[in-house]
Amino acid sequence: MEKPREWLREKSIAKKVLKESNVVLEVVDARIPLLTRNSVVESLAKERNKSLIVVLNKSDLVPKEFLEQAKGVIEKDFPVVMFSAHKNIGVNQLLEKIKEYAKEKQIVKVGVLGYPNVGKSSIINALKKKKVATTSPKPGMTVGEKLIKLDENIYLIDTPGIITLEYQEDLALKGSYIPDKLPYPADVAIKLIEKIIQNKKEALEDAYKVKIPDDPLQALETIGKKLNYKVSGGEVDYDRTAKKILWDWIKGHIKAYWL
Ligand SMILES: Nc1nc2c(ncn2[C@@H]2O[C@H](COP(=O)(O)OP(=O)(O)OP(=O)(O)O)[C@@H](O)[C@H]2O)c(=O)[nH]1
Repeated sequence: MEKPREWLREKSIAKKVLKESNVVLEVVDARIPLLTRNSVVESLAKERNKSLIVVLNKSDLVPKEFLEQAKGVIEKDFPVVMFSAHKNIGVNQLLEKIKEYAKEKQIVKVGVLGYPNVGKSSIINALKKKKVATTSPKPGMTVGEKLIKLDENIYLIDTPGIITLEYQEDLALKGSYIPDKLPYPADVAIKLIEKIIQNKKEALEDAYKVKIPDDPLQALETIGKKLNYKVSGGEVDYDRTAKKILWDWIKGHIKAYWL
């Protein structure tokens, strides 16, 4: 499947941001913390001896025990801060961690990296306590790079999402690809449904108020029927149903999570 051409520059952006920054915030989605870690960013940071802090954002969407579990796993490699840009959780803790590094330097530049839509701009706004970066549920909305002054000697670098030349389907599962641009949204929705059924089937049942069968394709059909998304002739409109599910996942309306 074709890779998104506009994102092919991503590795060079990651390298540039890493080169310019003293501290790197790797932002991950707390619902799928391991899936949204990026091995390229992590290994580049290690190679270049940059301090990296993993920010578990959207922590408001998962239970505390799950967060602790995810933190425990990631902390084996990097320090972790639990964060919610929406609920202002973790702001002071993250600022303190950044300031620890700032003590040793005159000017500290903080690179903010992560897949599209994990909440990089929202985190910048939460740290700055002001809307300085544009946020949107549409993945890929941050274009170009911006330098944002946090205080006298700390600057944040806002970047477009960083991805690793992944297939659209894999990105879409992470909520990092616009569902409407997918050539086969039903394929991706089925994969997502499969993951959710394995980990937290009730999340689908709660979101669509319907009993979900164990088979992912049947589950897609069940949801389409419940939504009354039909094509002429009365069959379920699978593509429309799939896009709706993928958008609901992006927007946090389906309360599932897994390691
Ligand atoms: N529930 C919840 N949603 C969040 C949180 N932080 C961000 N979001 C939502 O996630 C979506 C993406 O946030 P952005 O800050 O635009 O993400 P980004 O990583 O800068 O996105 P790109 O510009 O695509 O790289 C938006 O709809 C935000 O409202 C959070 O802590 N909790």
